[in-house]
Amino acid sequence: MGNDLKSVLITKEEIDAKLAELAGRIDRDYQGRDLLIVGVLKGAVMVMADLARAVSTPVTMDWMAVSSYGSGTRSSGVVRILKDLDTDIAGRHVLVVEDIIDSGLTLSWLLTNLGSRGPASLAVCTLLRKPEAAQVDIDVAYVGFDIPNEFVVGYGLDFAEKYRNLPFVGTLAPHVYGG
Ligand SMILES: O=P(O)(O)OC[C@H]1O[C@H](OP(=O)(O)OP(=O)(O)O)[C@H](O)[C@@H]1O
Ligand code: HPA
Ligand SMILES: [Mg+2]
Repeated sequence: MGNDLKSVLITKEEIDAKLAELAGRIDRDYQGRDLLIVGVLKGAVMVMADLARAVSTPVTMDWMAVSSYGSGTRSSGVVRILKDLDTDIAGRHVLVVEDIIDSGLTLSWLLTNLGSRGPASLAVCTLLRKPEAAQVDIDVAYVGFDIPNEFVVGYGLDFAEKYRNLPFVGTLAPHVYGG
């Protein structure tokens, strides 16, 4: 496993510290409100689990599964709902939690979809964002790290379903791509 990685981009300690900081902001912003956090499967599982435990605000949690990447490293732009929410979000304060905003196509589609369901508010928290890869402009309230335009894995992020369980975010060695 170690040989497959080119470098560690963000350590576990840096992730923990950043999530604590974001959780503090979320606690202040949603004080006295009923907050529903929505994790986007599967990539956001780690961020959801750690962020939910870092906030003091009582939250309820729900999940959506959408996929635009399949097994490749490029977004197809075609988003499919694999699993919808169990919750009716009309009138609810909704915070969508993502592992990464790359092209932005997945989230852009998701925000339009969720926005049409009449939430009281709709905001986004993402651990990672690639500003150079953005194909659409998305207003993101909570961003952990802006990162270079390189394919990353770990902490929920996969390459062909592997590496999601790494406790840090790293970049892949070229031979892993099949080169
Ligand atoms: O900004 P974009 O270019 O749209 O890319 C970001 C999305 O792609 C990844 O999900 P993926 O579709 O690979 O599914 P997964 O979470 O199950 O890995 C990631 O978790 C984001 O949801
Ligand atoms: O850099 C990435 N790594 C893993 N999954 C992804 N989905 C979008 N961008 C990425
Ligand atoms: Mg993926």
